[in-house]
Amino acid sequence: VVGGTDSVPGEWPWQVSLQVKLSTQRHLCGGSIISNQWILTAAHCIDNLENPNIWRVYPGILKLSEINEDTPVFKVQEIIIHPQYVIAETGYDIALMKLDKPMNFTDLQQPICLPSKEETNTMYTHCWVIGWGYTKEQDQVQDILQKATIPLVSNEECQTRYQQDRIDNKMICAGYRKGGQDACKGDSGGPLSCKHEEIWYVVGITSWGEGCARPEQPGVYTKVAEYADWILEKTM
Ligand SMILES: COC(=O)Nc1ccc2c(c1)CCCCCCC[C@H](NC(=O)/C=C/c1cc(Cl)ccc1-n1cnnn1)c1nc-2c(Cl)[nH]1
Repeated sequence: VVGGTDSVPGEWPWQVSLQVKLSTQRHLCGGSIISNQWILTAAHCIDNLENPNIWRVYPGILKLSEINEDTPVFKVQEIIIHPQYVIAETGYDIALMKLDKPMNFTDLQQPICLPSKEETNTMYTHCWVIGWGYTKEQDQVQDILQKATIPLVSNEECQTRYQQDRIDNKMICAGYRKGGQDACKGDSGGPLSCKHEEIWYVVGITSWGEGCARPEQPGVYTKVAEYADWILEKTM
């Protein structure tokens, strides 16, 4: 996250670090807890990593340095990628991971609500991007989970900022005209979390953008409300 600040324990209990264990293990993407056995993330995180057995899911952590052999970790039983996904820029950038066993909810790990498809026109005014990603375009993964509040941008304005791409109604954009705060490398798959009438919703999934926090280049997120039926069909 560019232009963010450190989160505090329990502030984003639905945020997970999705890690891959090959010869070494490392953070790859963010994800959101949406039930005791399902994680919501971006399909592009799974590119060429479709084998569920290489993934490790870490809930309830604030610092990546907290992770060691004794840290509670979940394995992945199943990965479901949206069938129409090709690349992030053309949308359908959404995937589900089924944990190998149900998770116990605590103050530090619990689910975020899914927006219902009727809420596709709710104007969210209190949205946050969260992640352990870079704080500038050439950087490294951060130890402490970062947070930044970002205003939503209309799809019309977002389309004018991305003339080479089609910003469709299953995408949602967020950013400041002057830039300065945004998601960045390592944040993708994580939630754009918005508080509405005292309840938090995963309104977006961090997907793509032209650089990080550049003026007039908002972040593009998968609009989760548009996939409510798909998520329920796959997870119920
Ligand atoms: C020590 O461990 C590490 O360093 N891990 C580790 C650290 C970092 C990465 C990996 C591993 C690779 C993940 C591959 C799949 C994911 C590949 C794409 C992914 N994109 C993003 O996270 C955000 C994109 C993004 C999203 C919005 Cl909304 C706005 C602007 C954005 N950016 C535009 N330019 N940069 N960001 C990414 N993630 C990383 C890179 Cl490198 N790029």
